[in-house]
Amino acid sequence: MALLTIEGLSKSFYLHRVNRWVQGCRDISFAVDPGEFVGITGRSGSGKSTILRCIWRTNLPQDGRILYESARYGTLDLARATQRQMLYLRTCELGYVSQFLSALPRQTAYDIVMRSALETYGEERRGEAERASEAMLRHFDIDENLWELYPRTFSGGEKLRLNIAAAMIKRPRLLLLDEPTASLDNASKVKVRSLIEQLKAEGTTMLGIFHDLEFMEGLCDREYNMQEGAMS
Ligand SMILES: Nc1ncnc2c1ncn2[C@@H]1O[C@H](COP(=O)(O)OP(=O)(O)OP(=O)(O)O)[C@@H](O)[C@H]1O
Repeated sequence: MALLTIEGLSKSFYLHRVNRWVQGCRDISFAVDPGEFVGITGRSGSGKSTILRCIWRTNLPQDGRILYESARYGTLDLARATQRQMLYLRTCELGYVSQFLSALPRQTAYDIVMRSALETYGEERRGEAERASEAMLRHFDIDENLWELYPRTFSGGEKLRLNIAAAMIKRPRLLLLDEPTASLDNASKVKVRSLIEQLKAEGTTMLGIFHDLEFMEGLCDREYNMQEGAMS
């Protein structure tokens, strides 16, 4: 059974200032099986991120269903799930990684992963959360000298690895990757590629957007191309 089944998903944005609608994505349907890595490509503005934001529910779709097999709720339509259910899923079942780091000011790299770990383990299992955070930072090759630093000054590759460590400590059942390689140089892209291969080998189900078709070569189990809001 698919972990995620998207049926007829459409999202447009109404722009009050110019009094017109902009198409995000229209009539999108596809499925992602457990352990699969599905890639979405397409030109800038074709609606790729809109799909991911509908799954993460920062966008509320106008039409369609996003059926997700939740460990806690069973089959759940993310287009209609409650805020409370979405909050739980974002904390415990879904992961979202982009090239941007969403960190609070004066939070060290270690704090970022630890905050994520505490959401899963809870305050009462702080010791376990600490051990898991350290293991995760090492697992994703983040130099111990960086742990107590603020990631503002990190390289693109280091920020991304930190993002992935913070997302993966929750062991998400579905990881969403929104152009994680967009601003990286070639050497960092190669590292990200091996990181994705590693996540795949560990059985993580992933849905990822990538600009760079060369980067995708041989990496995805399936690939969809977006054109002006529609999928082919
Ligand atoms: N919040 C929003 N308000 C208005 N328009 C939006 C909003 N979000 C997206 N859009 C519009 O929807 C269309 C699709 O945007 P989306 O971000 O999904 O494209 P994309 O394929 O991910 O682009 P890129 O590769 O450049 O990130 C674009 O025309 C964009 O301007």
